Amino acid sequence: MVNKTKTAVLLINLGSPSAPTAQAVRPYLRQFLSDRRVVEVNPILWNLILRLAILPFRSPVSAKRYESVWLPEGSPLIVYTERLAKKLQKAFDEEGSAVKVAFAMRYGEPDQDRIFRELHEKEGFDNIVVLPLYPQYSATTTASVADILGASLAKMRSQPHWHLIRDYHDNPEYARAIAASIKAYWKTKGELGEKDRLVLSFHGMPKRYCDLGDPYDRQVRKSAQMIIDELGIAPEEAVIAYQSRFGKEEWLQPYLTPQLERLAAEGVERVDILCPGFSIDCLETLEEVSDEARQTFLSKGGKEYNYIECLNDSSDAVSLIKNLVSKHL
Ligand SMILES: C=CC1=C(C)c2cc3[nH]c(cc4nc(cc5[nH]c(cc1n2)c(C)c5CCC(=O)O)C(CCC(=O)O)=C4C)c(C)c3C=C
Ligand SMILES: [Fe+2]
Ligand SMILES: [Fe+2]
Repeated sequence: MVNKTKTAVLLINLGSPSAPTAQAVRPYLRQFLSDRRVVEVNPILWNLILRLAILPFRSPVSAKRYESVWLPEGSPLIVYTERLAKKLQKAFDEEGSAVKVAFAMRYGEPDQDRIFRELHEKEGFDNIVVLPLYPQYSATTTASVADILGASLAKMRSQPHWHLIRDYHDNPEYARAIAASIKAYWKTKGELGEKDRLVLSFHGMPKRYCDLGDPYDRQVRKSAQMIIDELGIAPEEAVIAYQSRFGKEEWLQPYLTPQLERLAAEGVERVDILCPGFSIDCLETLEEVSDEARQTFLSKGGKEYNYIECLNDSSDAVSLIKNLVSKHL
């Protein structure tokens, strides 16, 4: 069939190493942590620290963490992102829309720059909607995707029409989908009692970046409020936390570990936790939040810890993303 509209949707996620080994993690971390959007310090000094102190030590430690969540098909982040892309493709096909769905990663493979340029230069798509799979905008994630998009366009004489969806933190369908996944969980496990709490855990970042104008923390609070409103629970039944701190600098607070320790100390018995800032389950949700943080809460006296999965390739996720991108097709 001839594709008349030549429109493509490109889903972008963060990316993973090619294997859960120190040899594979090292180049991935080098690419990721050399991104000036991610680590904003003196580049000459940072390059030294990265090569001499971070990469040799963090690569084997990260590899072990990746190994604990790795699937037979590969990294969960990539496997589930691909499944989401395939289901989105099917949804467009079924309604007869001539839209191609592709996916790429900001770091590692499939490489964002290559995929974007192939879509236009090899496959002839002249309208490309790019959706970074981060509900909340951050310069460390979304702007970094935009940087590569700009670099790809800089290599083109004839550029496609393109659109970057900056964020969807306050999209009502997003809040409804997250709330629906929590409610579905409560249907099977029972609602929260007086001594129980819902924890919404978001990826952290240096506080300095937000002080300098990154709207991420504001968007996180707005998303959390919309999810709480959608659930119809009292504000004190839910707590926000920031996970995945890296380095010595102050990051956005409250941090997840002390937050869980505090809840346990205050006599909270059950915690239901999910990560609304992640579209797709990955190392940071499956290992850090579902596994490591569980040990923290239970070892401090908590009785029950329930990790609720990301939207991943659920029908709600497909519908949400289809509606997000359809406005730009
Ligand atoms: C060094 C600073 C980091 C900032 C700032 C940061 C922001 C940030 N990251 C995500 C989403 C993801 N991060 C993931 C892994 C990961 N993140 C950092 C560091 C920073 N992230 C590192 C070093 C790593 C790699 C693993 C490790 O060694 O700890 C992932 C998962 C990747 C996977 O393969 O599963 C995601 C997703 C967001 C949303 C964000 C800012 C808002
Ligand atoms: Fe837009
Ligand atoms: Fe991260």
